[in-house]
Amino acid sequence: MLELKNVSFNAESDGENVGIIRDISLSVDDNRFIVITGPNGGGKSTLAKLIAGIQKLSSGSIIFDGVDITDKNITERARLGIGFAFQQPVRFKGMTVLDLLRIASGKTLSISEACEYLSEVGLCAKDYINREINASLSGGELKRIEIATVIARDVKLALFDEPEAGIDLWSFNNLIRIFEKMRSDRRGRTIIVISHQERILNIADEIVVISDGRILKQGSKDEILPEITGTESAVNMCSKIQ
Ligand SMILES: Nc1ncnc2c1ncn2[C@@H]1O[C@H](COP(=O)(O)OP(=O)(O)OP(=O)(O)O)[C@@H](O)[C@H]1O
Repeated sequence: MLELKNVSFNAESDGENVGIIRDISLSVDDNRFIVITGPNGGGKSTLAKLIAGIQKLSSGSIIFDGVDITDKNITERARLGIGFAFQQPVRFKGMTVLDLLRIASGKTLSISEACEYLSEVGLCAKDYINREINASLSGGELKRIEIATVIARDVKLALFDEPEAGIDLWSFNNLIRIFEKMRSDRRGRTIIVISHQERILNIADEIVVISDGRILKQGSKDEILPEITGTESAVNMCSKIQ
């Protein structure tokens, strides 16, 4: 279980100390698929970074599986089973997809195991396993490889920040399938996705709407989705219900 207790994050902006995250308390049970949404600049990415340990809290605490992780760094949190999917995988010259999956899994991964992870994200393993991670891979391919590394790490909590950003409709349709599969095959894993996309909101167990650094709404998909969707995108509707 993940528990945020009175979490705040302040930052300097134009010489002023502003509240980016303001006193957020949130409990996420195991085995849940949570989507965090809300208007641009509301604080969603910052919240994900606070959970992953990329940013340090100004006040409050974060408890993960009964352990206070507030003062633990990103590596320590990763060891406890928290995985954060970056917009793009980290690139090192000469590193292949197989190398990256082996590093992510933290164990001696056989080629067939690595291929299984690639298949899970819809990539034909034999075409990709020995490819170097460089600019020759498309945005959609990179995104799927990044998701495969999170699956390979077998994390207890997987955080995805706007996985749909920068990919075409075809890749987006594949991405939805990957998330639907992750949802049906959670094996105790909790998945938190930050997204504006109605199709991703639609597979959530629970939706949390963040606006102006606070939780504006929170509840089951059936409760929240009708309030924030309609003819316009969720993000616009979220702005209207402030
Ligand atoms: N370290 C920082 N210093 C100053 N301002 C920051 C810092 N981090 C975030 N902000 C500001 O806090 C606000 C929230 O940013 P954040 O990226 O968390 O929003 P978001 O909800 O993820 O937005 P989007 O939907 O556009 O991705 C923004 O106005 C951003 O400019």
